[in-house]
Amino acid sequence: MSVASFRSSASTPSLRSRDGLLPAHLRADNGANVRVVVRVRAFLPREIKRGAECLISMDPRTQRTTLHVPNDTDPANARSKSRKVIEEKSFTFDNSFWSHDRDDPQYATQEDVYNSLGEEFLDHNFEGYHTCIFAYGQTGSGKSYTMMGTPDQPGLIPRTCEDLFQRIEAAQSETPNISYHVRASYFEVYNEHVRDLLVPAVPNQPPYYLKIRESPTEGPYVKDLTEVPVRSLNEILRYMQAGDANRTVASTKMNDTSSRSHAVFTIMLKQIHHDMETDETTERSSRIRLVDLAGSERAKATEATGTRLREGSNINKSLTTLGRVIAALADPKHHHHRPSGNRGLRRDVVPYRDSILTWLLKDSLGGNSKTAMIACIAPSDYEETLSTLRYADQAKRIRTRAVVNQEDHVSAAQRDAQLSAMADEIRRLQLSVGESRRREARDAQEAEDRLDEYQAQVSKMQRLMEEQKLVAESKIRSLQTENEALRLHLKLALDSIKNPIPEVAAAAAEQVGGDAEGGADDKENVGPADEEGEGGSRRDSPVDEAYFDEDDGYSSEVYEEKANDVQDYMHELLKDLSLFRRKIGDDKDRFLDESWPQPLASEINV
Ligand SMILES: Nc1ncnc2c1ncn2[C@@H]1O[C@H](COP(=O)(O)OP(=O)(O)OP(=O)(O)O)[C@@H](O)[C@H]1O
Repeated sequence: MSVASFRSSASTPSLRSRDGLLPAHLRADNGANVRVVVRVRAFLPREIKRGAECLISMDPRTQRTTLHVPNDTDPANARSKSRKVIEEKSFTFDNSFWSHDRDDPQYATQEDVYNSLGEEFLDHNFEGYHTCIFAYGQTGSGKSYTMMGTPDQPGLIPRTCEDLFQRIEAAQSETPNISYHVRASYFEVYNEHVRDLLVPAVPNQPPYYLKIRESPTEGPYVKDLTEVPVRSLNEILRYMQAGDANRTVASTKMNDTSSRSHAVFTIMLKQIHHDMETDETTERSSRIRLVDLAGSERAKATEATGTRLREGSNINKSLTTLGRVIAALADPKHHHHRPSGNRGLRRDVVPYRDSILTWLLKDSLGGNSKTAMIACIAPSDYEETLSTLRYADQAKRIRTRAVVNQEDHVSAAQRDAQLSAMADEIRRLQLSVGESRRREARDAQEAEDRLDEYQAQVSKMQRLMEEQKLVAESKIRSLQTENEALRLHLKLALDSIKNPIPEVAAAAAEQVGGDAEGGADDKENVGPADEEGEGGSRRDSPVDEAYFDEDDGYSSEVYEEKANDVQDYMHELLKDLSLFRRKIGDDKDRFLDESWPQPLASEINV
């Protein structure tokens, strides 16, 4: 299983890059607008059959997209003709991808879309920013094709995965000091229910829905959502495909259509840089959210622009609410700075909590995230395309404030303290869960909350321990590399003591070679060493330099002195080696320490 190969010109910013050195409060961007791009697809066979006309044109120079007035021949646009005003409309977006006509030199391939959007967003992830890319558009406009693609034409999600692991591999071969921890989850929101796509549906059983919780530090999250650690591209592609298959099977079984469900694929990337000298770590975490939204045609154009709201159970609530959230966030009033003392007085007017999708994407839409919207449009549907373009035009005005999620200079002792504090907290919660149980269902909600908190802490600790393991692995890798280098150094030094190269013989050999190659007339190639003439000394190698005596070749006195130097140097190397050995020993002890809190396996099933 592999993704069609593509060339990425991006580099992996190091954890010590410019951003990482700035104090935390300076690591926020000053707010950036949601990046909005539009993509038009090719005709489908049924459109060709009915003689549909293409109503879209795009100017690659200005990135302007124009929606033209349909003629009378296409019955699909008859309804739009009955509108009072029907006119040509133009919008400018950050990118306009022309994927309508393959023979056109402007045709935007899957690779083009990745290169101009996905790659940059992955750069941001390595810098420590959360990102979100979501595809919006009516059913059949190309959302799934853009996000997931086909085996021959992989879309943004598999390309992001491939680039991610390519970059990780490249970075790891460059330095052993950074360890990477990748986790993935995949869920869908259907009719205001969340389903875990990484858990196979059980035949003849009703689907299992997950709950949403909000943590003061992490924001809204899906409780009990499967988050799998992934170590390779193949592994993540397998999860992605399994999730997709799960989605399809489940929907046919429920006689559902995919266009009414929103699929959210999330990758969590953690980079831990370990400084060998100080034994401190710097950690960057970022979240990559890739969202394939439900078909938008059920939310009416008027709702999308926020002018007339129509709510009802028959409408996809999450999509309708998304329209209202976008309208609220795009409203200039939302950007007015509130006086700091006044926070409590005005209620937040953005209705995130009115639907599951907007609640879960709260951060991506209006908070700590760099966000992009891909508006997918069909080539010959005036009404729906106008609605999508207006929606997209509104999204352009949304500003988010992304910050680099980084923890600096965490010492080994701090990491240990963090773990043992967490273990204490888990024990405390365990007791209080037991206590609530004894008090029976007197306060069931309280007991449930405690249990949630307890479980969340346990999984956090589990993650921390996994990360600790990765840091230890990276330390061992660094030490091995260093050890290898020292060994080589030592070997070279010993060899040069045992077998000093006689300088005269070497010089004579070179002289013969030089005459044969260049000849005496070749004056242009005469270098400073050659200018010293026959028998002139060359000081290319420090080893030669160390034992060569100007007057009478090798002097035993100088030899002895240099041998002592080399011996001292070797002692230093050996000292370093034993220091490294001690460091590994310490780490090993810490991990094998019997007294280390191990509540996970035994205590998780309270
Ligand atoms: N850029 C494109 N080039 C070629 N074919 C495309 C392109 N975009 C979409 N298609 C084709 O159009 C059809 C509909 O696309 P797709 O399934 O991606 O739509 P969708 O918006 O995800 O629909 P739904 O809302 O039902 O999930 C598919 O057959 C797909 O292969």
